[in-house]
Amino acid sequence: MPRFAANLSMLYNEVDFLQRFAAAASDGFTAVEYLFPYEHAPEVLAAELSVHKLQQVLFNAPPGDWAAGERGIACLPGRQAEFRDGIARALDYAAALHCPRVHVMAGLIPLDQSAQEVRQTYIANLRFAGEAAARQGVNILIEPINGRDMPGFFLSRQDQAHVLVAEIGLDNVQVQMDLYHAQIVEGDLSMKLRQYLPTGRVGHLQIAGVPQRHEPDLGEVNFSHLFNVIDELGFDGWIGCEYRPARGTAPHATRDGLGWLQPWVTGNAT
Ligand SMILES: O=C(O)C(=O)[C@@H](O)CO
Ligand SMILES: [Mg+2]
Repeated sequence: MPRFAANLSMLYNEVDFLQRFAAAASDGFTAVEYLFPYEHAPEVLAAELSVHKLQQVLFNAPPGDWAAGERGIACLPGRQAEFRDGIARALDYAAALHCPRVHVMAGLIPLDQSAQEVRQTYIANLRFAGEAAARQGVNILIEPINGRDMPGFFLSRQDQAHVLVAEIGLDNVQVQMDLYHAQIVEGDLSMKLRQYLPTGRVGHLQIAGVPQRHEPDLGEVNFSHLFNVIDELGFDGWIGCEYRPARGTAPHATRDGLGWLQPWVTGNAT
């Protein structure tokens, strides 16, 4: 049976961030992920996890200057020192939160650098991150993101991510396969799952309805079918529920949209 984690950056925006842990637990989630922990002290987050009996399964490394439009710095020549500091900070949080995965965003392609320089920078940075993370038993994830939501992002396709992971050559550097982005960029999701999950190189899945990034039962993708495929393939990782509830921030907006999840937590899925 697939295991679902609540993405607290997108779900439960009807309450403040620190209240989202309780909300997720009371809706039956046993695991959470979110983009960035850095506004809160690790012990504050660890206490929320502990009180609500939640596992932290994923968060992101520092992405550079997010407010200024940066979306990661891994592919940016000249930013290696900042990248390394960010990985150290992320790994400190991972230790405090007992989190086994850190997503490292690639960044937007810098137009004033050669493609070769950008690619080599990315590979060297990911090797650094992977080696540092391996020393504390953490996996580093890389995620292809669609170019409509993030124009110019370095990584957009599953095949590109798998080629890079092979070249980086570390067992603990894996792909975060977000089926929302994958549907927008390339489609053919059942076959892509059948191609990539058996490689053991997919460390985490994420979902959202397409095209509006609402609940997975809204939109063009048949997620019930995909959950059965994921189950059949024996994927034993987590599926992050990374969507914006269609009811927005109305009271109980997230809970009221969780009908799609019920068959998968009660064992009544078909
Ligand atoms: O946007 C996504 O999809 C993510 O998984 C984030 O971590 C990056 O924005
Ligand atoms: Mg994602």
